[in-house]
Amino acid sequence: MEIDRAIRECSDRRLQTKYNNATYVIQRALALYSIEEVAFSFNGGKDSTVLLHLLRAGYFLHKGGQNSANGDLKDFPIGTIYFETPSAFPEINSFTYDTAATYGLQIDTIRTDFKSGLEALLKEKPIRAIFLGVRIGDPTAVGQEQFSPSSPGWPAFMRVNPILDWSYRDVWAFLLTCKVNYCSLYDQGYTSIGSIYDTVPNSLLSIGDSSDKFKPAYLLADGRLERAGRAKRLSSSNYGQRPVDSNGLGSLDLHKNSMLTASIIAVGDEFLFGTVEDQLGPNLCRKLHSIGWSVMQLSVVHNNIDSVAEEVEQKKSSDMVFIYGGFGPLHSDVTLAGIAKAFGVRLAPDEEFEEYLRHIIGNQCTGDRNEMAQLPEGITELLHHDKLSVPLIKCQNVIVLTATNVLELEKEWDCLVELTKSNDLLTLLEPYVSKQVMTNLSDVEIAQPLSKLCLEFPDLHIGCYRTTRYGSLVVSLKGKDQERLESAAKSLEKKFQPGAFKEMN
Ligand SMILES: Cc1cc2nc3c(=O)[nH]c(=O)nc-3n(C[C@H](O)[C@H](O)[C@H](O)COP(=O)(O)O)c2cc1C
Ligand SMILES: Nc1ncnc2c1ncn2[C@@H]1O[C@H](COP(=O)(O)OP(=O)(O)OP(=O)(O)O)[C@@H](O)[C@H]1O
Ligand SMILES: [Mg+2]
Repeated sequence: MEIDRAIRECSDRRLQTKYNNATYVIQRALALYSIEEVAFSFNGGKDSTVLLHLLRAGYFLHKGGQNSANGDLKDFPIGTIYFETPSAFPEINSFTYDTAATYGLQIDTIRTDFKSGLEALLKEKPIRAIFLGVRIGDPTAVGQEQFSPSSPGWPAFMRVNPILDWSYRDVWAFLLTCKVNYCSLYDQGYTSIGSIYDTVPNSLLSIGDSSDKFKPAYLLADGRLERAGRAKRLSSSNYGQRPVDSNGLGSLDLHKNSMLTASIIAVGDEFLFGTVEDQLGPNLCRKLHSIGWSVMQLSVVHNNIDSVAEEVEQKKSSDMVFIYGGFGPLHSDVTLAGIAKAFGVRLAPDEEFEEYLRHIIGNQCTGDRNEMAQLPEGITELLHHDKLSVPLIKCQNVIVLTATNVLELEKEWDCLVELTKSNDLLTLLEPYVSKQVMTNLSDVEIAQPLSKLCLEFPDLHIGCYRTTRYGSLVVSLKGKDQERLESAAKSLEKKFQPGAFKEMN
């Protein structure tokens, strides 16, 4: 069987391991379900092309490695489903049907949406398990395992994901080593293919200045940028499902005056014992205000997985959560494990992150369990910046800052803001401005007029604080419009004798 032979004869140990694991998953599925009970979801994309050949090899191995025609090209008995839409690329359509003809796939073409299509199909056929080319890193992979029951609300079947743990590089190593055909769009710079409306060639592969010439997909050096040619969706909790251009800048003006919230979590027994004073939290609050974000909460938790998990769980409804402390190889460094627990995923070795660690601390990071290079699986994105020796880690809407002091924080923050210019990481809003006035009026004298002021200026945050119990009182006005602050300050002054308030810097 040509695929099995090509892999066994190649010198790529990693690819051999991935192949063995994937064909093992396929053989397990074929042992659990009869051939009529399984189906293959094929759409002509690179991942499903890899899966097609793995299924051919897995079926061959399942049959004892010697089925009659020795892996005959057309010996493929697994029913195949293709959801065809008018918005598919013509190249994808023709590749899908050409491949079906070459390998004898029995294709059921479905022209409705996934869910209702599967409902109808499962009523008609005894299908119990469906093979998918989903990979960790795909937005739909979050929380999935190699065998994952379909989600609640979907018809009942087992999703079987044999290449869940394959990287972008693994996919191309397999297709090139096996010398199999793949859709021609991948040779024109497309690296992940959705519909004609949301997919363009990956600009990281463009040749020179020309905007219409691209290198082939297998030359993309950084697999994490596989989806750079796909239009992004803003998170539905914030803005609905409106697509924006892939640099995300289109969204900036739109959200100038919207409200975005952040929560900050400091992890460290040292803060709670009072041994060390947290300086990063207040600093981060100021930075977030400077880009117009509102900070909802700044909390401190112990170096304990459950404490971190509980806090992240509670705070993850903020638009963004920033967490620092508890990051590294020590027994107390549990922050990433806590985040993984909060999102219900595992910690798994991350090849790319390991590479960075190796550069700065040599091979020590790659002990038996690769502990330092383990990141929450399927929800993690590494944020690179030339000025950072190790990328920042983002797990869904939780950003892990590795800074241990204010200087390091400044550097990480500047990088984050710069990165925002090339992706829609942190939407930059109209910054908060503030005005503070000081008075010797007593709390009792000022209480009622201040309450009235709050009603007059509901768009401003009006707060008061003292630095001594019997000294001056500071009234702090915060908002996004300097003129409104000035009017509020004037209105307050008018309520008292002239000279009752002194402006502070
Ligand atoms: C065979 C098959 C099974 C699927 N099963 C599920 C499922 O159980 N739960 C789910 O949320 N989505 C399921 N999906 C939908 C995918 O997760 C995802 O929404 C789909 O691949 C479309 O991605 P897109 O929205 O980027 O086009 C399934 C899709 C296919 C083709
Ligand atoms: N229209 C479809 N018809 C059938 N299966 C589909 C369809 N869309 C997605 N799938 C299934 O979901 C898997 C993941 O889709 P995804 O788009 O991430 O991968 P791909 O299309 O194979 O490769 P690429 O990432 O390059 O687009 C596919 O491998 C396939 O199993
Ligand atoms: Mg695709």
